[in-house]
Amino acid sequence: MPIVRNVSRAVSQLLQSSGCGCGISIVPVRCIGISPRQVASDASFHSVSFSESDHPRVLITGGLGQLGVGLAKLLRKRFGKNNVILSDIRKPADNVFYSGPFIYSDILDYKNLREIVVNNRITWLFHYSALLSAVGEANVPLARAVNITGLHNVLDIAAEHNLRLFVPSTIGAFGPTSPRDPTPDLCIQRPRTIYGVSKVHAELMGEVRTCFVFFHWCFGRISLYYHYRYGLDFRCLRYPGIISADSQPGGGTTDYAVQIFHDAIKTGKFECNLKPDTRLPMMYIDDCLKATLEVMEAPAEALSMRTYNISAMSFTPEELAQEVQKHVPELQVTYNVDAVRQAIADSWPMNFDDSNARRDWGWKHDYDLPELVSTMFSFLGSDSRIAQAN
Ligand SMILES: NC(=O)C1=CN([C@@H]2O[C@H](COP(=O)(O)OP(=O)(O)OC[C@H]3O[C@@H](n4cnc5c(N)ncnc54)[C@H](O)[C@@H]3O)[C@@H](O)[C@H]2O)C=CC1
Ligand SMILES: CC(=O)[C@H](N)C(=O)O
Repeated sequence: MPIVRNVSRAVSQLLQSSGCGCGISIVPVRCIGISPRQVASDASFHSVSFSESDHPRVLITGGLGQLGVGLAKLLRKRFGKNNVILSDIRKPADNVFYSGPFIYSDILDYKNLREIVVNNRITWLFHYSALLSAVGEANVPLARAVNITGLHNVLDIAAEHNLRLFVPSTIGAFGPTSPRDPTPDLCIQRPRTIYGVSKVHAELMGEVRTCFVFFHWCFGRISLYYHYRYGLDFRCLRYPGIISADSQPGGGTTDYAVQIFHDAIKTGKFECNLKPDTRLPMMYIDDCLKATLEVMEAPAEALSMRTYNISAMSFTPEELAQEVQKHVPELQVTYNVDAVRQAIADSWPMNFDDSNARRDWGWKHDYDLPELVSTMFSFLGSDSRIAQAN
């Protein structure tokens, strides 16, 4: 096993150079172990650039939610329709089913997920399955299973098959004791929802699982070494609340910011379940998906971290309503606060500091609040209504 010997040699060299004299233990990994056995010792670990015939083979889990179909569309444009497989446990609508490969996959079924990855020669995995903040609080055992056990399955399979893995995190990974205005990448994270707890767990597991050798005293340095040299290529963005026109949100605290558009057009009345002055970071879906592709394509050496905040705008329901009223002046907004969602929102960041993403891999958003609102209305086809209003 020359590669294993090389690993051992590299480890002992590192240990000597670090001078920490720390103990070693093996991180248990399900099945056949991870990348060191599968990677040539002279392999290049710089970011891969793909030729026409050498695109990544992509699997998206939980792909029928608010974000997955849009992500598939973007990735198919870039890598070819048949190189991007959407999966979920729900039945796809006709237009989704006929737009490219779709497969049933329950992330709690480890063997089935592994079979899909193997049979389809998957190289990149976008792990979107989750229960969001509000539905998670309503069903904690299910949220724990999907968001934590499901993630473990995905991590094991990704490590075993050398996948590049994207797992989204969220503003919900912070809590009331985090600095909220602005919230930096690295700060105290003590969320008070099962959703937030599971996302902090995902952030940490993704980084920790990148190494197969665990050093008690110099963990950070060694894990980074193994990450680049042999390990799982884990990438994670903390998304703000995402606003989209052609897909419905799946039960989160920020859902009001999508619903207001539909109600403005349909009834001209909107009942908001958060207080008018609740400030939260938000983003238009195109920016979110653009960032996701960009961080996956970023050269590994550009990434000084593996989990980044990304940000675009931040507003309150009152501010959003005012902007919406520029398009639908007759919109009436009332407030009927949902105590669970309000408590969650009050513990989340008000503004997100994404300076590391901007510096490391050139993240830049395109949509601020006015562009977001006019884009939503042009997408939802409210032109006639706006004309009437004017
Ligand atoms: N939409 C947003 O505002 C934000 C989303 N995110 C993250 O982005 C990811 C995607 O979010 P959305 O599309 O909005 O979520 P969503 O709730 O709309 O969709 C999640 C999907 O996961 C699927 N799912 C549930 N259990 C499953 C299982 N056992 N196996 C396979 N699939 C299962 C559901 O059927 C659903 O289609 C999630 O991880 C979420 O935490 C993070 C921050 C903001
Ligand atoms: C911000 C999120 O993660 C999501 N939209 C939610 O509100 O739960």
